[in-house]
Amino acid sequence: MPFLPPLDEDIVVDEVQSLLDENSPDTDWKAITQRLLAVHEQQKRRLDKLLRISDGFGDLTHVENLSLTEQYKKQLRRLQKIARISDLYQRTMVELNESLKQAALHDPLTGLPNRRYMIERLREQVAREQRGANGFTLLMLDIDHFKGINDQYGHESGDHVLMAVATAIQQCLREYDVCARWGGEEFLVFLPGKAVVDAQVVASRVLDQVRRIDVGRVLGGAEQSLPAITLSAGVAEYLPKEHYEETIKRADQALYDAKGQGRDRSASRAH
Ligand SMILES: Nc1nc2c(ncn2[C@@H]2O[C@H](COP(=O)(O)OP(=O)(O)OP(=O)(O)O)[C@@H](O)[C@H]2O)c(=O)[nH]1
Repeated sequence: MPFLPPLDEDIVVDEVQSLLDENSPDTDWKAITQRLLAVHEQQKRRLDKLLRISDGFGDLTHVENLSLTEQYKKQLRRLQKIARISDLYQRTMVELNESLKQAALHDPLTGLPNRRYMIERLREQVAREQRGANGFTLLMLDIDHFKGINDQYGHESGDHVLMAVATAIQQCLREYDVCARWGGEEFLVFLPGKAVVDAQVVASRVLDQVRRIDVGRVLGGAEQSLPAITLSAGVAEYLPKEHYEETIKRADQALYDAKGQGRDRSASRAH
């Protein structure tokens, strides 16, 4: 194809519009029509180029046999198809991104937020505390003698117990409290704006709810006289200006106290 210098499309459109003006002087219809056709060719070549870039697999050679209007319509249809595919692709990427984010911040077994999520939440909260928020309290919860459940009933049964405990804990929390799976059989609960006394009430509600878990059903009804599942809890309140790791450490020490005092109970550490 011979090289054609690009036409200024706006000028050509102005020329065509002037044809429609009743008062326009005699116009060179033929020259303007030729330029109009050239503009059409120019746009078609651009469309061709765009299609080649966006649809490498599309075969455009056969369109040469079609009339100009048919070629144009065909190219437009192909572009519409590409736009739809691109839209679908983008939506898929957004959904994939969402599920990756969900997977990165949640525990696959219980569906609870994971340790990473909780750390991010605590960082944000400590920043809020520095701007005068109302404080928060942490509950460190740990299933008692969980190794025994695994050893006696198998790891899969242990997993079912973990899921049942996660559900029981969540049943006792408000929507703005957060329970994360902190480690193997450990859960960390974040209670915003809670005084220790209130947190202890939440802890005893959680301990009660876990005791009520129907162990026979969770373990597949295989055994009759199963001991109840119990938790121990450590409670610690965030102290102004401290690092959240300090609060976690106190909650952990309080949990250790509760275990030492016989398990199935909560203890707290003020300092
Ligand atoms: N089934 C199952 N077991 C797990 C998982 N993660 C950790 N564990 C088990 O949890 C058990 C934890 O045992 P220990 O740390 O000895 O604690 P414990 O037996 O609960 O004893 P106390 O905490 O002192 O009451 C180990 O047997 C781990 O293998 C898990 O995802 N699934």
